[in-house]
Amino acid sequence: MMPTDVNPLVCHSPRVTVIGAGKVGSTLAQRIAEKNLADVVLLDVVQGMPQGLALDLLEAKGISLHDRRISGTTDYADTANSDVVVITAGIPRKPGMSRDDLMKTNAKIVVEAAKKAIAQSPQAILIVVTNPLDVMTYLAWQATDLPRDRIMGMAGVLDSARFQAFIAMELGVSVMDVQTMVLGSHGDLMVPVARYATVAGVPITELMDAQAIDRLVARTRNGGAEIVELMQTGSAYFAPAASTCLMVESILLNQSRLLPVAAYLQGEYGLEDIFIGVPCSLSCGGIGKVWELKLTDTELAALHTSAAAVRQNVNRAKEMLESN
Ligand SMILES: NC(=O)C1=CN([C@@H]2O[C@H](COP(=O)(O)OP(=O)(O)OC[C@H]3O[C@@H](n4cnc5c(N)ncnc54)[C@H](O)[C@@H]3O)[C@@H](O)[C@H]2O)C=CC1
Ligand SMILES: O=C([O-])CC(=O)C(=O)O
Repeated sequence: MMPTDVNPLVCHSPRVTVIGAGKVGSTLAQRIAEKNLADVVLLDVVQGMPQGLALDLLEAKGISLHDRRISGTTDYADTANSDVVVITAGIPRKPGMSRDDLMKTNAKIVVEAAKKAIAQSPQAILIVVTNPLDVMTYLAWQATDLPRDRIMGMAGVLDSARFQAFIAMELGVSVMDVQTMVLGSHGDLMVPVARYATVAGVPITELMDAQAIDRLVARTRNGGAEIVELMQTGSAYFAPAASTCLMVESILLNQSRLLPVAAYLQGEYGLEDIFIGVPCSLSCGGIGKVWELKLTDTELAALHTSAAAVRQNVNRAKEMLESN
């Protein structure tokens, strides 16, 4: 018998839709369910694939010990009333390609996915993962007209995690004691801010020489490509899925984690009408606040150079979409 006096607050089970059930999407779905954060709907264009993955994840529930509902679909109607939508749909790069080479194919996919998903879940918070990240997030925002607190891109968390891992390996310390902040675009022009990287509160500038820092910064900038070259068949997905999950968690648990995300800027850092990686606090409403860190002239110039490249690519992407 159905209860007649259901308390919607108690009975609301958060729901996350992941669009694109490929490497990043399916790994993210697994993390969200196994961390017991939300029910998950996996959507893909390939009939049977998201349904099969959802069934596979569901059959592991008794072992991973959670009771989250997991479903797979090709129909956006099944994603209705999601609290968070994550777009991972699109092609990954192959060796020798830059993320920008994915723009033409992925622009159409992301625009369509964003429109259809938000039509079903107008109150959702949208996180874009598809590359080239900063450009795709801008296009998704244009396609949906979401307020800026409810749309963002995932990249800075991943780039910061890589920088964090490389610093820990270099110094032979626990990664848990390392804090990093990578700003700017998700590409060769990203801005790992060495001054704000610390080990147990000690700036890394006190712990290693400038040459070592430059080497780790360069490896961070090349982090995605390093994995693409090694794998030969696609790009990274464990760390990207973990990074996206951290953002989803901060939103669903209203944690206000201070994380670098691609956010829409309206004058912060002297930048306007652009999505680019900056520190933001993420809570149940999405982006609670864009934090303006004090940057040196060199760091700010690097952020502006990064933004100029994103802006150029946004204009190219808009032209591509218009000419189709
Ligand atoms: N922002 C970041 O830091 C990162 C971004 N990425 C990007 O994420 C994207 C996905 O990467 P992977 O999962 O490794 O690729 P993948 O090829 O494993 O999965 C992509 C999935 O998207 C699906 N898809 C294609 N068109 C679709 C549509 N119109 N609607 C729904 N689904 C559609 C495909 O069928 C496929 O299952 C790539 O663009 C990649 O570059 C990957 C890692 C990190
Ligand atoms: O490198 C790629 O194409 C995928 C990605 O964005 C990353 O791993 O950082």
